[in-house]
Amino acid sequence: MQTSTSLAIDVHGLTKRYGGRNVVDAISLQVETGRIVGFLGPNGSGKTTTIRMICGLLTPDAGQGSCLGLDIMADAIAIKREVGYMTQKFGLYEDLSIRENLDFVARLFELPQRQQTVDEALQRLGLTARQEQLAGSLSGGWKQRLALAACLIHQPRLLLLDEPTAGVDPKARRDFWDQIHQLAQQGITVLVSTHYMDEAERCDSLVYIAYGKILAQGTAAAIVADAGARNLEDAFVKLVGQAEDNFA
Ligand SMILES: Nc1ncnc2c1ncn2[C@@H]1O[C@H](COP(=O)(O)OP(=O)(O)OP(=O)(O)O)[C@@H](O)[C@H]1O
Repeated sequence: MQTSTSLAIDVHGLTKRYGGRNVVDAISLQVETGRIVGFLGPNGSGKTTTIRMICGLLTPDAGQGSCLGLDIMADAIAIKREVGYMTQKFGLYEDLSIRENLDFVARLFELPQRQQTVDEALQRLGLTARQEQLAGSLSGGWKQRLALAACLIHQPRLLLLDEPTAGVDPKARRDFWDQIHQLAQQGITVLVSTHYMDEAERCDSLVYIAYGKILAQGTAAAIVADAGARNLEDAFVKLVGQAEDNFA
C-alpha cells in the first residue's frame, strides 16, 4: 500500500466547470515521487486546466488533494515555491538577455546569492556561452532550454511541463528529454503533457484523458495491451472513439 508521503501528487475528484460544462470532471491522480508521468489527450481535453489546479493556480469547483504534501487549496503559495511550471508559451522577456531573464526570475523568488545561482543555472543548461544573447533572438530549441532553466532556478521538487516541446525540432526535443531523465534521476518528479507519441514512450507511466475524464493510465505497454491495439497511437484513437460514444 502506497503511503501519501511518497506521492508528489495526490488529488481526488478534481472538477472545473466553465459555461455549465465540466471541462475537468472528477479527475483523481496519484504520481509517485521521482517518476516521469506523461499526460496525454486531445486538444481541449482538460490537461492544462488539471495541471493548473494541481499547482494551486486555479481553484477547483470540486475535489481536493495535495501537491508535494501541501494542500492544493490552502497552501497554493507554498506550492508555487516548490513547483516549476513551464507553459506552452514561454513566459520570457524577449528584450532581455538570457542572463537577465534568469536573474529576473531569481529576484521574483527572492533567491539568495543570485549571481551564483544564475551562473549555475546557465552552466547546467549549457547556456553560459550565450548568456548575453537576447531571448527574442533565440531559436525555438534555445528558448525552450532557457524556459527550462528559468523554471528550475528555485530548485523545485516537482516539474509541471505543459507541452514543453511544441514547435521544437527533433534534436532539441531529444536533448530536452535527456535533461528530463537526468532531473528525475536526481529525485525530481515530472508531470508532462505532450501530443508526441515518442515522448510518451519515454515516460515511466501515462495518463490519458478526454472530455475531462481519465480514460486510461499505466505504462505505455499496458495501455496498448489493454486496448488490444498495435501501438500507443492506435490505443488512444480507440479510447477516444469509445469516449465519443459515451460522453460527446
Ligand atoms: N478560462 C476559461 N474559460 C472558459 N473555458 C475555458 C477556460 N480555460 C479552458 N477552457 C476550456 O476548457 C477546455 C479544456 O481546456 P484545456 O486548456 O485544459 O485543454 P488541454 O487538454 O490543455 O488542451 P490543449 O491540448 O489544446 O492544450 C477547453 O474546451 C477550453 O476551451
